[in-house]
Amino acid sequence: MGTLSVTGLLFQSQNPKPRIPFSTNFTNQVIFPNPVSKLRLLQALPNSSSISIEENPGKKAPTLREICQGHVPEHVIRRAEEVGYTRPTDVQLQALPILFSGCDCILHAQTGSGKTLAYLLLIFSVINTQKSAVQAVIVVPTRELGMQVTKVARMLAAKHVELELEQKCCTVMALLDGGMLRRHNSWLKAEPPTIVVATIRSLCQMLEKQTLKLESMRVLIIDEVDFMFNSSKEVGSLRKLLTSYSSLNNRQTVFASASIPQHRRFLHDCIQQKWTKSDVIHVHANPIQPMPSCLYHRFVIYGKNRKHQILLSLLLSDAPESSIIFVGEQSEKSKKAGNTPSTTLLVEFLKASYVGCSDIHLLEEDTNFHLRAASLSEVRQGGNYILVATDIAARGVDLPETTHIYNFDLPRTAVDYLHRAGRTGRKPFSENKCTVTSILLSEERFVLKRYENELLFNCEELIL
Ligand SMILES: Nc1ncnc2c1ncn2[C@@H]1O[C@H](COP(=O)(O)OP(=O)(O)OP(=O)(O)O)[C@@H](O)[C@H]1O
Repeated sequence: MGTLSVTGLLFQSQNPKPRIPFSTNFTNQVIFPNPVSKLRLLQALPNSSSISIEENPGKKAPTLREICQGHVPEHVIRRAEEVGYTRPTDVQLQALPILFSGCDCILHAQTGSGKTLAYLLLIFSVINTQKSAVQAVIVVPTRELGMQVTKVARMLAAKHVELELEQKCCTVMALLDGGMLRRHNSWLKAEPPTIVVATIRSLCQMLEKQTLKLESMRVLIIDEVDFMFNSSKEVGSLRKLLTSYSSLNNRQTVFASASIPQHRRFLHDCIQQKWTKSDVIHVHANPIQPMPSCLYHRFVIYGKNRKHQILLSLLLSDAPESSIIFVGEQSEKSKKAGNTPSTTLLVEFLKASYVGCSDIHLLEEDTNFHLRAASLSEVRQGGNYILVATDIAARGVDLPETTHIYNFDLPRTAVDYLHRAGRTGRKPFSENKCTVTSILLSEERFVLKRYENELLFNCEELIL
């Protein structure tokens, strides 16, 4: 198995075709499962003769437009530029030429690094809007993430005033748990959408009813793939989706996540189980730094029965612009006993004692879908919020204004820590520091230490 690193992409001024200089430093990795895949990528990429396998330090990186031109329709590039996507992030820089070459791909890059835009640009490069069929499916673990991805996809697909005449319509359907599946049924019967963003459960319901047909699917994206494979409820349906509905050779399959534990094993499984073609490529951006460098990690030890007070003192001294406070899920036993969830108790406590912010919201699984949507849409309206949430908000949710994360309860695993922490530091080119604070008992210190070792970061003690 060859391991190469992509350090940058170059464009020659008269010829807007990508050159990929590979190098052997270890900041960014592209892992080819076999020499054939590397060869295939080199052959498939335009102007492949100009690909060099040496370092190219200090060369100017191309713009997003330069990378996308010739692949992505002009109106999509313009829409992207209008919302400020002009410079590619690391993962976009590395992955887009590979994705445009037709390879299956595992996108493995830090939280907030722009994986969504990378796979959406691939979709727009592949779909044929003349054709009336579902051509791309994006599978997401939660309704919240689904709504967010749908919004970005619709924003990119929107008609551009100047290019309206030459632009064909591309529709994006959100098929998410808690949605109005009956309405979707009529929509699907009338005219299939081009892109479907779905949770696996809702997707399977539609497939069973045979109202949704995926035979023309050209791109299949599985977002937060490690989470999906870890969810015992969904893994069977996910495996079935990956091995059915469209032939592997007609489909490009992309897996995305900031955490893919045992990624070599996963790469092997992808090929063995025929979820991907055998020359699938693992793009691993920043492997030696699993979390964004703009994060500052600290912890506070609390004495028994003083946890709420400690949180209050932290909020008063930090005066955070916008923050998320993560609380552990209520146990089944506690639910059965009829106890009030600690999330609700915390919201009540903060409303009664913290005057620094009047916009305090709650996001947890057991709240109904409409209240969950309302909470998120209210915090999206601007800064200065506190969101008290369980781990439902830890995966994929993009609230770029968040400056502070508080782990009121320690996350259960290092991967959970990584995703919670990654809800901040989500402005790709910003230098601003964001803070992640864990509140723990002295006997829990070793747990956090384990996460530090696993995720290669340092946590400083804060004495209040
Ligand atoms: N090229 C770009 N220029 C500026 N901002 C960008 C660019 N690409 C993405 N972003 C912004 O970066 C933020 C994070 O992007 P995104 O949600 O895709 O991250 P992600 O890699 O999927 O993270 P996670 O693993 O947490 O889901 C978003 O607010 C998005 O608008």
